Parts: sequence; C-alpha cells; structure tokens
Amino acid sequence: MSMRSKALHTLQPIKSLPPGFKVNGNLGRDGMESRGDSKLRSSGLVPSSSPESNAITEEAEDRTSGMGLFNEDLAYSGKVADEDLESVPLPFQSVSASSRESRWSDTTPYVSKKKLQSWFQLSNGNWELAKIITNSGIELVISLPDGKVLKVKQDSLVPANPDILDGVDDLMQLSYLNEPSVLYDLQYRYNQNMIYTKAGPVLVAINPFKKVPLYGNNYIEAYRRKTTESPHVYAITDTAIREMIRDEVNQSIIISGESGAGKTETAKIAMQYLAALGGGSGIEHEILKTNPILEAFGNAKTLRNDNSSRFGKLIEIHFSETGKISGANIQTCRFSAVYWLKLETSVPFSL
Ligand SMILES: Nc1ncnc2c1ncn2[C@@H]1O[C@H](COP(=O)(O)OP(=O)(O)OP(=O)(O)O)[C@@H](O)[C@H]1O
Repeated sequence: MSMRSKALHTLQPIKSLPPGFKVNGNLGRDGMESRGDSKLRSSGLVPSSSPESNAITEEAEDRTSGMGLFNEDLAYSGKVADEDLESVPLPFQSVSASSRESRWSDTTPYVSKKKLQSWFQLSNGNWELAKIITNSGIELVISLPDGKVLKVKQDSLVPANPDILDGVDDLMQLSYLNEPSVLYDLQYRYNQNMIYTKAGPVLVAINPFKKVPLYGNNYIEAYRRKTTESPHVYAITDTAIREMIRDEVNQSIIISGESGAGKTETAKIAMQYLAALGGGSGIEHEILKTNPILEAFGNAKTLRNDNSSRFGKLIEIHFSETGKISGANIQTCRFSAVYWLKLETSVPFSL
C-alpha cells in the first residue's frame, strides 16, 4: 500500500476513543450518536471538520497522547540508529525493570529523528497522519494531509505503522500498537467489508449495519475445511467445537460490547455455524427458532438499538460424542435499570 493510499484514508480522520476505552471483544458502537452516516463512530472513525488555521501554530504541548507504545521499531526491524546504539545497555548490565520498560516503550524520539510518519491528535480529538518536515530536536514542523503546517512538540506525535502493515488481520502484527494505529487498521478493513479483526485470541467485530457478504454455506464450508484464515465468528466457533471434541472440555464463547454493538447477531451467527457443523438431528433448527420467541418477549426499541435485548442470555449447547447437537439450555436474566443506563451511556462499571 502506497503512502498515497494511506493519506487518502486519513482524509476521514479518526476520532479518539473515549477515555478508559478498552478493546474488549466487540468494538460495537462506542461513541455512536445516531444511525446513518454516524455509524462508523462506533469505532471513532468519523469524518471531521477541522477549524484549524493554515498558519504555523504552537500546538500540542498538552496534547501528548498519553498512550502506551507497546512496541518499538528497533525491536522489530532489527535496525538500530547509530545514536541509539550508545544508549542500548550492554548484556548483563543492571537496568531496573521500569527504566528498561520506559527506554523500550518510548520510541517517539527515534520516530521523529527518522522522520517516520506519525499520528497527530487535533484539538477536536481526531487523529491525522502527519509528515515530519523539520525536526529541531524538541520541536518539529509537521504537515497534515490537508496541507496545514504545524509546529508541535516531539512528544505530541504517536508513531504510525509502515504502509505494508495497512489492514493486517491481527492487531498483534502492528509494529506500533497505539490508539490511532488500531483505529486506522479497523477502519481500513471496514472500508473493504472486513468487519472482523483479530487482537490475538480475541475477535474484534465492527457492526456494519448493512449486509456484508461474509456469511452463508460457502463461508461455513471454507471455515470448516480451513481453506481460509480470515478472522471470523465462524473461525472462533470452529476452534471452540474442535477443542471441545479434542480435549473433551466444555468451551465458552463470550460476546461482549455495549448496546447495539451486535452481540445478539454475533451469537446467532455462531449458532448457525454450530448448527451447520453439528447438525443432523433437527434440534439445531429448534434452537435457532427460539431467538424470535425470546426477542418477541424480551426485546424493545431503544435509542441505540431498534431491537435491543432487555435481558442477558446464557446459551448452553450440548453435543453428543460424535459432535452432533443433542440439546440446549437457554437461561435468561434481567438486569436492573441502572445496569441498562450504564450500558447505554458507556459508563465503565463492574457488576
Ligand atoms: N454482522 C452484522 N451484519 C449486519 N448487521 C448487523 C450485524 N450485527 C449487528 N447488526 C445490526 O445491528 C443491530 C443491533 O445488533 P444487536 O441487536 O445484535 O446488538 P446487541 O449488542 O445485541 O444490542 P443490545 O445489547 O441492545 O441487545 C442489528 O439489529 C442489525 O441491524
């Protein structure tokens, strides 16, 4: 992927995630205000209108990202800048854990020195991909995709990944695992109808709010035969069923996300895969048919979701030794009004 294509994508700047946000299985609709064009706000991927002036301005002193840089170029590329070599501790030299961590986690000086592309957060929270024009050590002059030129502090830039990592299907493959890079990857994939992305063992799903050509018998067959490795609910479900049969241990799939994130739909997609795989007895269709009945009694239209489940669901599916579905037990539970309020306002809390 060329620099140009990356720049094009950043014409839709990325909005920052809310404070305290954690990637937790299903990104859903964080920060989403309404349907329609604002759908992508679920992952903070919205067009923005930036009122910044064209003049060179003093920016970003207090706009340090504050995000952990979990990775660093040196460690991954094997390249070590001359200056940096001097600061690398000799083997067996005593370095405290915290100082070693900060040395290896802060790659901002390296990135700005090498004039690598970096993310810059505007005052409205959106992220823009910046090109470093000059670097005087502490202060840098950067240019944004819309042509604006800004003078910023070094620590206000967040490293961006090389274009070759655009759209990787596992966030763990990113050299720089920071907020804008994660959002950019999810946006990049979403734009190509790839709504599923792995974050190590966790599957991140972006609610597409439209039909995406990712389901059905051909896909089920492909995941069953393992002819595709693209992240998918089918792949997660396939792993669960295979490990259950191999290890003879119960498996759980936990689907989390805020209201309207797509949990119920995801559960149905997983059940369809299980039914296709472990079917034959006819009972799998009966299990799937419970959904409309439960939804008829337990769902309601809310601001966030036209078909919002007003109850929690624990679906237990039993299999015979041959891997066929032999029965199911569906438990529902009601939550307090406070629970729903918190779920729908994205207030962090614990049950
Ligand atoms: N994979 C998908 N493909 C297409 N549309 C989807 C998908 N997942 C979710 N949606 C859309 O999003 C809507 C909300 O999804 P869903 O009801 O599953 O959310 P939820 O997380 O269960 O919400 P709640 O917690 O309020 O019950 C669905 O009615 C559907 O229109």
